[in-house]
Amino acid sequence: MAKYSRVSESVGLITLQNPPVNALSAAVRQGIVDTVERALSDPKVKSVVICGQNGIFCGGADIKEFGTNMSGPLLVPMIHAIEAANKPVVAAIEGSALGGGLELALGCHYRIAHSKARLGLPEVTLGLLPAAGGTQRLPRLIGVPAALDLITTGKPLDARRISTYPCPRPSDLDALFEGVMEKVRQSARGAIAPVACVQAVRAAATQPYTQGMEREKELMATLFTSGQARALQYCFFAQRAVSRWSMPNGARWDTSKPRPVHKAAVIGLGTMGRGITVALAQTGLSVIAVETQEKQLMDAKQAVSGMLERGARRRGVAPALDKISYSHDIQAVADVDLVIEAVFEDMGLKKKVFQQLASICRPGTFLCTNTSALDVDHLASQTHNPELVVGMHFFAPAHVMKLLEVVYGPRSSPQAVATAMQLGKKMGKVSVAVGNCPGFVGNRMLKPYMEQAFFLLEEGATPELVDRALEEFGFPMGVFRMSDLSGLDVGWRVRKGDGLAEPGAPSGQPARIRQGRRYSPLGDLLCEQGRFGQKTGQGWYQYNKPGSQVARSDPWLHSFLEGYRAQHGLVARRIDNQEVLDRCLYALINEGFRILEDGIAAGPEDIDMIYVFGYGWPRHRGGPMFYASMVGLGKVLERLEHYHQAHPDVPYLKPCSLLWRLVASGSPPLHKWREVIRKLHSQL
Ligand SMILES: C[C@H](O)[C@H](C)C(=O)SCCNC(=O)CCNC(=O)[C@H](O)C(C)(C)COP(=O)([O-])OP(=O)([O-])OC[C@H]1O[C@@H](n2cnc3c(N)ncnc32)[C@H](O)[C@@H]1OP(=O)([O-])[O-]
Repeated sequence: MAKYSRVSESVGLITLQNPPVNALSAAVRQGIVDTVERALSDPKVKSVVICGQNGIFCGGADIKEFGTNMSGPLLVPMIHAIEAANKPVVAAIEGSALGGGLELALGCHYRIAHSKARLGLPEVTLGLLPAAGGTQRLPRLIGVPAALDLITTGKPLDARRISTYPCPRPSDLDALFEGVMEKVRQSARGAIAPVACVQAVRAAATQPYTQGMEREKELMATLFTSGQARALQYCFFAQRAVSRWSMPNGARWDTSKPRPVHKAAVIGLGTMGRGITVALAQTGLSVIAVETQEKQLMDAKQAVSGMLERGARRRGVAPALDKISYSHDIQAVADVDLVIEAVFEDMGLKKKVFQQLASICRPGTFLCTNTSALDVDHLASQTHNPELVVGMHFFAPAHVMKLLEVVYGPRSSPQAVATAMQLGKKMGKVSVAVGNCPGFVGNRMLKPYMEQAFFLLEEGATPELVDRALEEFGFPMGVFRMSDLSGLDVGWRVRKGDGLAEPGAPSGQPARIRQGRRYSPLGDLLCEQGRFGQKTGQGWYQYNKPGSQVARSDPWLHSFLEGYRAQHGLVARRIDNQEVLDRCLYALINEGFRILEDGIAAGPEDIDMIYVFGYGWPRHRGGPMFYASMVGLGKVLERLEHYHQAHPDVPYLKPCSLLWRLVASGSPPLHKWREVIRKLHSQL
């Protein structure tokens, strides 16, 4: 796990060997201790070089060891021994030196790195802090401000005994740390690791090294066993696990061969089509962007070029403008490998496009739809080869948001899924393969979540109270601020399509009942008054002018709610944060269990990554299903049952059978749920 060799007679070379990233497992740490002792005791050796096998220095501590009974030498004394060595030790860095890997390099007397090497202390993204001296040595090497910025964000960045260096002290130290701590607390939204990182670096700037190391150790101890660290480490592995997808028919990621895509097309250049065009062009693909309306085509060309140029400036590369050709004629897509349809969310229009594509494109062309909820298989039936049709559901803005739901219908081929998943990865997306049902996974779970928020308004809550509870939980935006941002008319159009929202006074059926279940027309009523949110300057909140993003409480809305409650004989009651969280989150989680039960998602990790990367679920809480496992499935079941009894006319609150079955089987840990689901499916 660490190989020792002698090069040019007097240099002891130590090579870390633990593929794929030379993580500092117990065996590697032992190997380093042994080979360092061997090099220092070898009289012929005048200097020592530490490097990593396979072009990577070291990806840090072995995260897979966390939470287990860790054995082997500790990192801190190991690194101290290197720093105290009486021969110069040099870290030769290629690829990545991250976390404990960089801390190992900081313990060396010199560091030499390949120009493309990435060095960083990403511990904070795992709910931890650099706990092998990183918070004490890095400030001594690059100064407090730069060290703070690096350690609290975990960003990659581009020494004799660094621990003996004095730590450069900015003159306005207290003001600096107060300012950074304020910024960190705001962006962390409840995450504890970034705050601890600031506290550790402050120790480096204000205390001698030994005390600083004690402070680092003390702070790490508070993080290492925290629920947030477990949640963040779960996300680290879950993000990689979703690429190992499977389908109910047994097709899998490792038995399905993707077809290379060299040329793609996007049909429809509205907001989503433009973002998708940018995302495709940035991967180096040739893209044909098609928009039948001449003016929209011109506007799109300008908008796409601007997005490409801004993105290229940020990344310091040339904009891929020449990768895109524009056309108002759909015939232009005749010889592409894959088409993504992104026209207006109307089934009639989409069907027409798919019929055209089926007759224009050459055989074997994959036909994908960016629909956010419509039936992918119904669109597939408009073509001669439904096996070539999948959904590629992007999230706005499509060139920024990392989530991509790849939606397979019952006839989608494994190769179509594999090709879309690989294309998503090439675009830098977290691609998740999901089954075809209304709303797929993300939007399907959003429905009960928003429904509960509306019901809470009817029962006495305000948009501010609901949003504050959800934002204190860690969401970047509560459900009503999010609704104002995306536009109330989006949901209104869907509800009208489902025959739920009726203009004006509902014909016959009571205003608050639809299809035999409780229904809140609040959103419809606001839309009928033209209150679509930010775009109209009024929605659940008010704005200085249309397009402004600063939400302000709206007295009109509060009196409207009072009038609505009076009209429907509803008596407002006090609603606390816990009820908001319980009803919104557990209704969402319950739908997640139904999705697992239906086989629409293969495992809880798929659902969690969809919510972390597509819906702002706070990463330090792991995702809805991980959160349910941390709260305790019995508690979730009890709360759902309680609210189901209180609201029997709300089917979404009825605990689903998979949740009952999991609790009945002793609430197994999340990584064992797939076994229970497999057994459930085998009995169906
Ligand atoms: C004391 C000290 O202060 C503290 C306490 C710490 O040090 S805490 C630890 C701090 N270190 C990190 O946070 C770095 C995390 N890793 C990465 O950022 C990336 O991995 C990479 C290094 C930039 C390579 O990216 P990649 O795209 O080439 O490959 P990959 O797909 O990501 O990873 C390839 C495979 O390696 C696995 N892997 C990667 N890093 C690992 C690690 N540190 N420990 C264990 N496994 C790891 C990963 O799960 C995947 O496994 P599988 O899915 O194939 O089974």
